Amino acid sequence: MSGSDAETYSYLGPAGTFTWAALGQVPGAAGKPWRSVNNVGEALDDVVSGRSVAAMIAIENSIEGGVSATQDALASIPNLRILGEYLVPVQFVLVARPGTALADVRVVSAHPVAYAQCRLWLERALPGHGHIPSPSNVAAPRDLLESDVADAAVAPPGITDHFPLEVLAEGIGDNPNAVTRFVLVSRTAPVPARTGSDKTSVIAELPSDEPGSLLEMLEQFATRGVNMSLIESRPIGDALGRYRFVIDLDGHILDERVADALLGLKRFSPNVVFLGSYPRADNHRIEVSERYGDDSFLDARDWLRGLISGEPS
Ligand SMILES: O=C(O)C(=O)C[C@]1(C(=O)O)C=C[C@@H](O)C=C1
Repeated sequence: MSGSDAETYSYLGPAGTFTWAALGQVPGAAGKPWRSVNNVGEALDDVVSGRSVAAMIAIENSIEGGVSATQDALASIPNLRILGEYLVPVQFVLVARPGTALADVRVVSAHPVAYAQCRLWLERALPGHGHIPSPSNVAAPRDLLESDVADAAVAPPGITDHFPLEVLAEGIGDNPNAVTRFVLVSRTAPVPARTGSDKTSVIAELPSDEPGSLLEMLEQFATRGVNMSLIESRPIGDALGRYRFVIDLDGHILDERVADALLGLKRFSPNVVFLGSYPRADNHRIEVSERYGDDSFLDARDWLRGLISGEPS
């Protein structure tokens, strides 16, 4: 690995994508080399191989839910860590080569997650149109200038500053408040310090064929007062009906209640992937009742030690 590779950040490009905007929020990435890649797999491959120090990847959209390619890659590639999360509001425009009218559009090129977020508008405005999937929201409009397989493309606002295209319609997203959550991922690294507004991400499998095992997994968190802000299932892929769970917890691995819940999860689950504890993008402070605060866990442990050593209880 050369010195400059160790400073490179990978992102889904070209410049102007929402992923690029998310990377722009990372103070440490300013002034460092950025590498544009074509998909999440390539971005994480850069991290694993050491070609890049970190990669920005989309993980969740407020309309479409979890980005499955990202969740599956994080579950299967070992030794990755999430360093931080970043939120980007996502709005879309429809663009075309100059001279194209909305009535001329038969085929629309779009990133699949972007297409899903504009589906209602597209069905209404362009009934019967075809969809060509594109690697990103900037690749779609850029490729309109290189090939005529699509008549129009879904793109981020401001795209016409970069390419000689015309806007056919603005605000085509079905939900004007849509937000995508991105995570910055590196190779395994020590967890950052607690901020009091933290999130912990894990992926866990259930022991197979045991009744009540999902409930038992959820109890690991419930009995320690740990709130889950996300739980989604994804197929493991080895047989029908086998799923893993992608889970975000309120709190940091250095919070006693979270650490205790993770120990319970580790004892219970045949496969736990710890993805990291990192500051929340919304700065929301996690409040827990006294019963689940650090002191409560430490006092209980002291009490146990005292019992063992024969102190009066
Ligand atoms: O194409 C882009 O602009 C991206 O950054 C990718 C991506 C995604 O992968 O979900 C990001 C945000 C939008 O929700 C749609 C597409």
